Amino acid sequence: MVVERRKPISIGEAVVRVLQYPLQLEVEHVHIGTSLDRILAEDVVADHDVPPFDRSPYDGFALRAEDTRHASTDSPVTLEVIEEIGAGQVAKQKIEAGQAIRIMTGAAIPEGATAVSMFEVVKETKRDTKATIELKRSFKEGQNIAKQGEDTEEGSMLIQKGTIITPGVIAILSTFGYSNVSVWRKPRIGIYATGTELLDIDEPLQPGKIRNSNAYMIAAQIRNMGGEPVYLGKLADDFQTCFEAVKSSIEVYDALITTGGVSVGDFDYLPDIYQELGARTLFNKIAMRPGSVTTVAELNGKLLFGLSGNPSACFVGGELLVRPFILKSMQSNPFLAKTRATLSKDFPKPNPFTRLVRSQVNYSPKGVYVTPTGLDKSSSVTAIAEADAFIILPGGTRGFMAGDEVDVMLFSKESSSNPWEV
Ligand SMILES: Nc1nc2c(c(=O)[nH]1)N[C@H]1C(S)=C(S)[C@@H](COP(=O)(O)OP(=O)(O)OC[C@H]3O[C@@H](n4cnc5c(N)ncnc54)[C@H](O)[C@@H]3O)O[C@H]1N2
Ligand code: MOO
Ligand SMILES: [Mg+2]
Repeated sequence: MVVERRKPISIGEAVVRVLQYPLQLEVEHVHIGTSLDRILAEDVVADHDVPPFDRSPYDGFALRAEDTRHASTDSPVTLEVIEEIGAGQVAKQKIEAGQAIRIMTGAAIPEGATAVSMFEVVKETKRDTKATIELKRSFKEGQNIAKQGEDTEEGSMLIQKGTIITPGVIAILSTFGYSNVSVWRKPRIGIYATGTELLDIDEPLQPGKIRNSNAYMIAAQIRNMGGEPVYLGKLADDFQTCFEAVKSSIEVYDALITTGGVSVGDFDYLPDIYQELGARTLFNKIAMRPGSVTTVAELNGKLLFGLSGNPSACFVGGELLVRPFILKSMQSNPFLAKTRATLSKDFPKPNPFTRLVRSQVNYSPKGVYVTPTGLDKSSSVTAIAEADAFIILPGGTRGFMAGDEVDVMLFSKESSSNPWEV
């Protein structure tokens, strides 16, 4: 029997092929209170100035700067306090020469006022029965006035569609009255774990068997990417069972992920299933490790992600291919951000393919360091948990040493710029 020889393509090329099949997602509306982490489906443009009126940044007195022009320690100026306003109130009177209004932080600057003095620099006095203040210093026009529109002006583009809704975005949406927010529908991604060796996670170990960790891991990754994972169960390595499951579920879900069964083993049926379904294989080998056997096929415009069964390889396939596929469909930054860091310990292995080393980034006053976590094998499950980045070691290299500068890809930070060369 001749083992099939697969032609590896670059990671960049694999990403390009996957991105040719974006999901057609509808817009839905959610209450702002449940919008955290959703992806905005409309641009947010300021329809009014912020703040919408000139306001006081301090608790103090609104006054006319010109009235204080000659104020000094030796000759203080006295102003008559004609009214008091708190935030939310609007002064009834206009400030005329020699007058001031007691004003609290956030209150609208009264008509006629051109400056605000803080309580701390004012001496409150009384003249006859009138409340007065004494000022020993002058104020400039506009001093201590938070100007209308100083934060943002009407017409400014504030947030673009595709932005992930963070607490800060929620503050903007609230400011502009979005009680309901337009977000992209979450793509529903079906997930099957294949493998006769798989036990449900609540089952005790048995000889030759292991618990299914991939399904729950990839479901969590999908959730992190803004998708809606639907775990459909585990499948024994049986062609017909897997064929029927893949065929029926790809009709229902926006895309289907399977884990396992994509290599050249006797019970690796996914490649043949794609063929039998009439799906077009976009690639079945990527010049990366782990995850070289990651296979993606397209059927009626929908993608079938055949991720590797090896946990680290499955994780990599999810981050490098499924992530941009989902996020690009929502017009969001699809890639993980790439930066440079200093390798903290030797990594002498050769890298026939681009290697993605599960690693942890440490930010120290001396710089950014990166350390591989756990066993660097495709089969490793423990190396993923501590990792918050991949070190990217280019194919055709070997012998990276502590102190070398390396590329790293951060799990926590999305970017619009494609980190891969095509
Ligand atoms: N002759 C060759 N053998 C292999 C090659 C090759 O090129 N030639 N490639 C190797 C590489 S690289 C990888 S990666 C694996 C990929 O295997 P599959 O994607 O076909 O996955 P399986 O064979 O089904 O399983 C591999 C491994 O992962 C474990 N597994 C599977 N599913 C799960 C799960 N849901 N949770 C946890 N662990 C899982 C499974 O028990 C196997 O140990 O092929 C190499 N072989
Ligand atoms: O596909 Mo395997 O993960 O390259 O090790
Ligand atoms: Mg296999």
